[in-house]
Amino acid sequence: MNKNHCVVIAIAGASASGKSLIAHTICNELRQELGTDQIGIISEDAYYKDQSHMPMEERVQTNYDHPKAFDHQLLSQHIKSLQHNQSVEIPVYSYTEHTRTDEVINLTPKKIIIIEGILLLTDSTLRSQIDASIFIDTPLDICLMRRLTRDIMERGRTLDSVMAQYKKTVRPMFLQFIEPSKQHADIIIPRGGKNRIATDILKTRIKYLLNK
Ligand SMILES: Nc1ncnc2c1ncn2[C@@H]1O[C@H](COP(=O)(O)OP(=O)(O)O)[C@@H](O)[C@H]1O
Ligand SMILES: Nc1ccn([C@@H]2O[C@H](COP(=O)(O)O)[C@@H](O)[C@H]2O)c(=O)n1
Repeated sequence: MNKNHCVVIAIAGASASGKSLIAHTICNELRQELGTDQIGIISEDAYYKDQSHMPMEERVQTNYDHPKAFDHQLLSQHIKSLQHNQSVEIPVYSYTEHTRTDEVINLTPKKIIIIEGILLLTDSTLRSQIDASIFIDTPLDICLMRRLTRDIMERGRTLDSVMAQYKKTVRPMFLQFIEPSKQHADIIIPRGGKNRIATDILKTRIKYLLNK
């Protein structure tokens, strides 16, 4: 298999730090400006392990902020396929069911692939496949406020469940795994998804890569 010039950009950082917002802002603005469909986005969350064999009471107990919760091997295989010009079928994850759905999304090869997720930079195999890595460095209290709103509005959670999960796993795993993975980033972006200067710098770099 011949490797083509698919550039893989990783955006990591705490939950609700703004990873998804910055990835989609860059992608949408470049699609509008350049009329190109040569940029694809993959969320690490799509690679949470399937738990359909487990009862719901067990699924809610899973530590979703530990690297073991993810099938990073499948993500790595998919990156490899895209880099070799092959389409992949990305799982569709349900935060309310805490498992994969029966659906998949077909992603065709792109010139630029942006992957966003909390634990991307903790995995040495993934790191070796990534061409540029970005860490969104938003203060944890801001992330918690954003997560509370998002999880209650969009992920079917209660205030109490978000707070309990934050205390039990989200914060400790951030300190144990995510924060130390910042050392592997090429660029650290303060504040998050609405940092306009950082967004423009990344767009400029991606435009350069698209024209290469
Ligand atoms: N700079 C920002 N200012 C205000 N709200 C933001 C900002 N960045 C992200 N958000 C909001 O916070 C929530 C989490 O952002 P998101 O990009 O989904 O985070 P992540 O992908 O890191 O989990 C979303 O509702 C998003 O719209
Ligand atoms: N069933 C699940 C799966 C994941 N989570 C939380 O999602 C966070 C990662 O996604 P972001 O979009 O916020 O980066 C992670 O912190 C998990 O705790 C969940 O609550 N339930």
